[in-house]
Amino acid sequence: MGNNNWVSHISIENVSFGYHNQKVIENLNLKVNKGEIVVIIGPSGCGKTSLLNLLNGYLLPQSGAVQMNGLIRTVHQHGSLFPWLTVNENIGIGLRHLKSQRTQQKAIQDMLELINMEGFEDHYPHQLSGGMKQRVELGRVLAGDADIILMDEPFSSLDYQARLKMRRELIGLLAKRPKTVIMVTHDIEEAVQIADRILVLTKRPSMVCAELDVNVAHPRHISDPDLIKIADNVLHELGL
Ligand SMILES: Nc1ncnc2c1ncn2[C@@H]1O[C@H](COP(=O)(O)OP(=O)(O)OP(=O)(O)O)[C@@H](O)[C@H]1O
Repeated sequence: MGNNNWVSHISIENVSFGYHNQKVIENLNLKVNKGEIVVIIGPSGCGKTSLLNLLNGYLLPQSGAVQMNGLIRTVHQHGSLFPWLTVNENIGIGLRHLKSQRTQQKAIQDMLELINMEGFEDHYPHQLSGGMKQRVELGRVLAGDADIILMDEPFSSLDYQARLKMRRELIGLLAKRPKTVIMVTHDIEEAVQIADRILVLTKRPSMVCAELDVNVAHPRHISDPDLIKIADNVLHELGL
């Protein structure tokens, strides 16, 4: 596998995929470096979720190669906390690799502090707001031993203010617990605030039609003229 510091963490080479006779992804190429945050944006139904499923192994490419150098976890749109487990136990699920009970408890406590959920450790998911649930969800994947996190519109079910807050929190958490991230979103504002690089996909069959680097320091304010320029470029690539 080689040294992860210089090997691409994720490599997709000439990948094609379709369901039955419908071609969804055609000759897609993508390389993602360790610690990079890549955001994928594209028209509805172009194959973004299918692409994430090719990366996490739920789907197999019909041709080409997918190589993932590390352990992968996925954060879904509507969350996947276990409703019968408390916040503490849900975060603990990601920490089963830690052998001792004490080390596990310490790691859970550290994460509760990072995600600002101290005092809620014994709450069940139904007792939390949407934003809190997403914070626990993020805490669970970030506390765990995954190297690569795939996110499928993780904040789309939240209201606008909660989404703004979560973007900032995600960047803050990743600064403390660096991971390689691929995130799918429909939200161009979210893309420019979070991404190191934005990939714009075409309509089906999907190919990458543009790659835009976002070289703007965090915290990024949505009114930053450089971000507005990149958002305009994304809109242009999407034909909007
Ligand atoms: N299990 C399946 N069987 C057959 N066709 C499927 C299946 N899953 C998705 N598709 C089709 O494949 C295409 C791509 O779907 P996918 O969910 O990957 O797109 P998407 O870009 O994530 O969509 P959206 O932006 O609306 O979330 C769509 O036309 C969809 O109808």
